[in-house]
Amino acid sequence: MSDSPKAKADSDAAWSAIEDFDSPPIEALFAAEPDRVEKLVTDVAGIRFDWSKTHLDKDLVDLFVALADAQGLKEKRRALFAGEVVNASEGRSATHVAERGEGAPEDNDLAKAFRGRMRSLIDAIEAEAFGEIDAVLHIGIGGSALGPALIVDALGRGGTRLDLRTVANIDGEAMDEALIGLDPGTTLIVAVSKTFSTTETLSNLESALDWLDGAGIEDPMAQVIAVTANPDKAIGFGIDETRILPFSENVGGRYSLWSSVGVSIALALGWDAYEALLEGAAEMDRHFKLAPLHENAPVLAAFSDLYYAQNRGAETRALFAYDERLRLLVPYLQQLVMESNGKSVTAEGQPLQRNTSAVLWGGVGTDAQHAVFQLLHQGSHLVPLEFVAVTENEDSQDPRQHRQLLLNAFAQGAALMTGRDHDDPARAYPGDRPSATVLLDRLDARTLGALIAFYEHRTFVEAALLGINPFDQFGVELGKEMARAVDDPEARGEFDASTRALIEKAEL
Ligand SMILES: O=P(O)(O)OC[C@H]1O[C@](O)(CO)[C@@H](O)[C@@H]1O
Repeated sequence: MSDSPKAKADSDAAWSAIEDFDSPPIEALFAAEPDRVEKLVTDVAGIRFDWSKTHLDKDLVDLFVALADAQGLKEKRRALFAGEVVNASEGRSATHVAERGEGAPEDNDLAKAFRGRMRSLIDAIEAEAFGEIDAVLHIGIGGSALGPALIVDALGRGGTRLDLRTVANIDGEAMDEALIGLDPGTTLIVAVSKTFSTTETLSNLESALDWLDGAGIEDPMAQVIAVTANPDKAIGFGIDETRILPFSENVGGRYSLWSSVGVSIALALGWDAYEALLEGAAEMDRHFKLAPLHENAPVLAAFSDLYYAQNRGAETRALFAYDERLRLLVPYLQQLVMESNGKSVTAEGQPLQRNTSAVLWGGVGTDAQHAVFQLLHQGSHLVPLEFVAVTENEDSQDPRQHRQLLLNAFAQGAALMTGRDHDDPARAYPGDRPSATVLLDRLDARTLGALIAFYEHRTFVEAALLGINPFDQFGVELGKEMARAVDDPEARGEFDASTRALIEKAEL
């Protein structure tokens, strides 16, 4: 899309039409539209996306399609898959789709070459080139840790080939916990950092090397592999080039689990699982690329997100995984959504004239029903909900419980929508509260890959319609700089009285 006056006028007109739209209650929409479930339910890659219990209807979807046209969504999508510069502020493309073989041919080839290198290193590890290895300590933070942690926690419950531990925080407590029961002689350290300059990761890597050294390991550095888009820095740290797995700097950290960052996934779950993850994501890529906008799962979900954030003043949205295996889904998505779309300027650097992306929060059902659902049913805030559940779970300890889990998820969606009248206002439920349900046939690598790609594309569509760049994250820099400055006695004097007093109190 160009930022020409005409494009801006079209976009403003499309937004105005959406803002003026008066949506009937969801139950009235069900009564008026007999085919509502067919229209707002999409089945893709073994996942059902049911957006029928939201205020989307044909008219509202049409208005958002007009906005998508005005904002050049199709052109932006084409540019993403073609490997063109879509991250203008950093002058980069965003090639996570190429990691799944769905990008531009040269980007797909590069990803394939890096994957080949990763495969060779895994083969070497499995052939005991590093001696006997029974555990991996994965060191990384944010996008360099959340993905592998989610995938292995979700899929590795029946047992993993290696014991995978993840450590992110710059807190010795985190490292102590990660090391419990590990044998320094048989633990491989996987240090993951796109920039290889993140304080937490480098500090944890030094701690891990001290741990190996303290245990009498002759050459601790020989037990380390590095995954990075900045190999020179890793070499500078002392890691041998042959033990470095590079990936493209055009793969954003929060989109990086598909790249060499996934080495810990492949080590823990096996190569076939890692490839199935990529294939599932590629299937979602093709759906996103090819399905008409009004039948496109990530697009419809983004329309709904924007409708509630812009029209109904929803400042948050909540996601509850009705499956313990997906307990790390919310932290993973919080980075994806909030680091991508928590912006206040457009891609052209102009102030964003509307609300930024909603805050995403959530947890696991049914636990959350007994803790936070009171507010969701009766509180004054409107919080659009999303339930994520899995139809089959053959491994569940007790199939009766799995049945109850699903029934609860579905009943909550119905209760939020219908509400209930009561003479006593304290016992009345207003209803007309929107929810979406994402129902996976089963939880395997392929389906999980598709699920995560769905969230990536939904985030991209939201950004496209808001006109922001989802691929930079300058908002994290100031705090990092100030943390360095506050450690410098000379620079400290420049800080405010409260911060200086806290430092004094903690005797730092
Ligand atoms: O992989 P790196 O470069 O260590 O960065 C880790 C994380 O830190 C961030 O840069 C935020 O500070 C994220 O975007 C990123 O995923």
